[in-house]
Amino acid sequence: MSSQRCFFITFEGIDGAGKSSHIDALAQMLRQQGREVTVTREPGGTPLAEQLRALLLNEPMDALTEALLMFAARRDHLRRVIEPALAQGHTVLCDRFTDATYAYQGYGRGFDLQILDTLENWVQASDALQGGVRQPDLTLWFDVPPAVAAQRLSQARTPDKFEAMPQAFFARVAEGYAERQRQSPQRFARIDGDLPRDAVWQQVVDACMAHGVLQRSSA
Ligand SMILES: Nc1ncnc2c1ncn2[C@@H]1O[C@H](COP(=O)(O)OP(=O)(O)O)[C@@H](O)[C@H]1O
Ligand SMILES: Cc1cn([C@H]2C[C@H](O)[C@@H](COP(=O)(O)OP(=O)(O)O)O2)c(=O)[nH]c1=O
Repeated sequence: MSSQRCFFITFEGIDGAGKSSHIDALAQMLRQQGREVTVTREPGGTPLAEQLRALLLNEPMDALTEALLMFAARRDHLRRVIEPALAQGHTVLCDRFTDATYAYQGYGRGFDLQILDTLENWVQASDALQGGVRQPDLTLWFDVPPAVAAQRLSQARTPDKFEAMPQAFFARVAEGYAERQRQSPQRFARIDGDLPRDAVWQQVVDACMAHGVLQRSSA
């Protein structure tokens, strides 16, 4: 087990914000600094949650069903992957977590935010925290204008159910992320994603240093 403090770090942003390529790069840098790292994603990260992901990304459903399945996948993921990895001293890098549910199901689809609060408190109750609610230590929020993200995605891949939503949906999702940042400013690091990739990466490194995740020497 590592003697260093381990961190639970999440990556967030609207589709096409450009977060994906930085997750593996950060994992590599952390490993070079001697950390054990678990890289995972939501929805997904366990066999059951990956099956739920396939449904969530492809099947039409109402917003309550969507929120419940997101949290069901999250519960399995927390119990089987995230909590055990943190207990072993790993730093966990997770591509999306509950901020995405607030942003997409809450702000994007207009689902009741108080019900999301209740689900968050139930699902993220952690034995390791004596029943306290597990939250990320750091959330890297890749903020890009919806028009920029749409332009990137149009050149990148066939859209899934969420990626096919109109720009107005992503404007609401972006507002959801901004609101979550206002509620937890210490946990969030806003990354300006509308810059060349190297400049985005430098902000990721700076934010990780500022939160004590990366050490200054080898970054
Ligand atoms: N800083 C950037 N500038 C321009 N294009 C980018 C940048 N970062 C990522 N991209 C491109 O945008 C698309 C979406 O990036 P991706 O990392 O898959 O986004 P996300 O995981 O946030 O949805 C990809 O084609 C990727 O190559
Ligand atoms: C975790 C989560 C994801 N999502 C959506 C956002 C994304 O459109 C989709 C999958 O996320 P993601 O894996 O980030 O997709 P990609 O790698 O293609 O960018 O699921 C929600 O709507 N709610 C959630 O709680």
